[in-house]
Amino acid sequence: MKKSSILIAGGGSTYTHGIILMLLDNLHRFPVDEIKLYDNDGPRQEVVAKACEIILRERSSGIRFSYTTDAETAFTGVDFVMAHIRQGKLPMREKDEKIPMKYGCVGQETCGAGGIAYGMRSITGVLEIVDYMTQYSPNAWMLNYSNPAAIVAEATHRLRPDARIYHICDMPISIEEAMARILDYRSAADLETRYYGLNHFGWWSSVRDKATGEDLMPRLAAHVRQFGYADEQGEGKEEISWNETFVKARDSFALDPSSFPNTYLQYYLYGDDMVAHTSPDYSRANEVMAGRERFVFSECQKIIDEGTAVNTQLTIDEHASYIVDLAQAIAFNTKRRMLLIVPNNGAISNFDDDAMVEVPCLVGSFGVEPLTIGAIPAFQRGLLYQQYSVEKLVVDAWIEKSYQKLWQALTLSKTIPSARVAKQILDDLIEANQEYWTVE
Ligand SMILES: NC(=O)c1ccc[n+]([C@@H]2O[C@H](COP(=O)([O-])OP(=O)(O)OC[C@H]3O[C@@H](n4cnc5c(N)ncnc54)[C@H](O)[C@@H]3O)[C@@H](O)[C@H]2O)c1
Ligand SMILES: O=P(O)(O)OC[C@H]1O[C@H](O[C@H]2[C@H](O)[C@@H](O)[C@@H](O)O[C@@H]2CO)[C@H](O)[C@@H](O)[C@@H]1O
Ligand SMILES: [Mn+2]
Repeated sequence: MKKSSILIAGGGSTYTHGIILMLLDNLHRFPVDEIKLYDNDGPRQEVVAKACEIILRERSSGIRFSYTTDAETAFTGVDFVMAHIRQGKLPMREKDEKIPMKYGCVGQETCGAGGIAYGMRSITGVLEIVDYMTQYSPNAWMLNYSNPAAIVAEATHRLRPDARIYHICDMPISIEEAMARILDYRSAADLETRYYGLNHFGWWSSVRDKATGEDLMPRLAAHVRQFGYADEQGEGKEEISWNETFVKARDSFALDPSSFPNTYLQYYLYGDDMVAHTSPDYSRANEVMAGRERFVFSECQKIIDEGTAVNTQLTIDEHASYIVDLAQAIAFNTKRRMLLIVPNNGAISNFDDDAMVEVPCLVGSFGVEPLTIGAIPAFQRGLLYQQYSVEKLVVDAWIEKSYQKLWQALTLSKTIPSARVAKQILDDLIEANQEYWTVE
């Protein structure tokens, strides 16, 4: 089998080690002969890279490893770019989350005003690495995880229509694993589902037993109605905020018991509850800084200090297997059925062809084939049009550096009550993001 050369863009990410461990765990189905890391923050990346170098030395046979901040060195001679950059890193995420909260609005990484500000930063960063890949490895594929995936996907579709890039998200995978647990299946691999929407803004319209075709929606509905995606003890996710999110899914489900909601819909359907239950002084970004980021970097430093990863607590990341599935499908034409964010082109028959929608696709070496979803209900269609219009206006605002368009995008968001509040938030976000984007 052909061996692939992998570049991880955003090498200093808290997920880099998880992807590398997942690649090592899957060499039988996706052989790799080189892994490179690239980041625009050398010192940050170096901590992760030096630890990963030791892991690879101890656990792999012959995989070449290097890391760099030089784009040409990084992007030359690669087959896949696995991209998970965070433009502005967690300190900017903290501002994305806290500024809207000052005005009583949802403050979140990828949703509402925070997601819009993050999207304005990310478009610049992702276009930059897409252009590097096209310049130095024109036949490579970019598997993009960088958020906010909906806005990034809309921007690359419009501004780099020929780019070899797929956008993916692990939230549906995570929820489908919860569905499998609820239904007493071994894993989500035993389910066959149909899902549609925008990234972080979608619904399941079908959940079946993959082997028998049995409709599992009635059984699932009986549980979700009471417990959401948590178990009957209200448990399911390690971290409290994630567990609350999984429980809250029952309230989004109540709006339409014929479809199962993505957990992110809580921010749009119950923004008031989200604001009431979020501290304006300690947001999710603070939890991640104190949690995942501190853990990963201390574990990396320990590996470096000890000169070995034998005792490390670092493990494979849940979402990394998805990345390997996708890379394998492209490399070996497996026609794997996966959720991707792709141009609608009629998959959802009563929605814009040009929208970047998250739907099941058959993935092979010669492109992807989205499955047809057909017409969606009026409730979901209305919500999707509003959100899709927000995301298009953000890309318009980035292209035109337009204050007006960004104000319209914020005003149109379901998470913001009025144009006056939208303007207050916008002016604060402009101040906070001067280093990354400007509008006139
Ligand atoms: N698609 C999904 O479902 C999914 C799941 C998890 C995380 N993510 C996304 O993955 C990304 C990484 O998450 P994290 O928490 O590990 O972030 P992180 O802040 O820990 O790491 C991000 C890295 O990207 C680097 N970076 C930022 N801008 C860059 C640029 N222009 N060029 C090169 N490197 C750049 C930073 O220096 C940093 O080292 C985020 O965008 C996050 O939202 C997406
Ligand atoms: O608040 P964070 O940084 O922990 O998570 C934000 C990301 O949340 C989703 O990814 C989750 C995944 O769904 C969850 O089950 C677990 O694997 O953690 C992942 C990352 O923390 C979402 O899909 C991403 O887009 C968010 O960035
Ligand atoms: Mn996601």
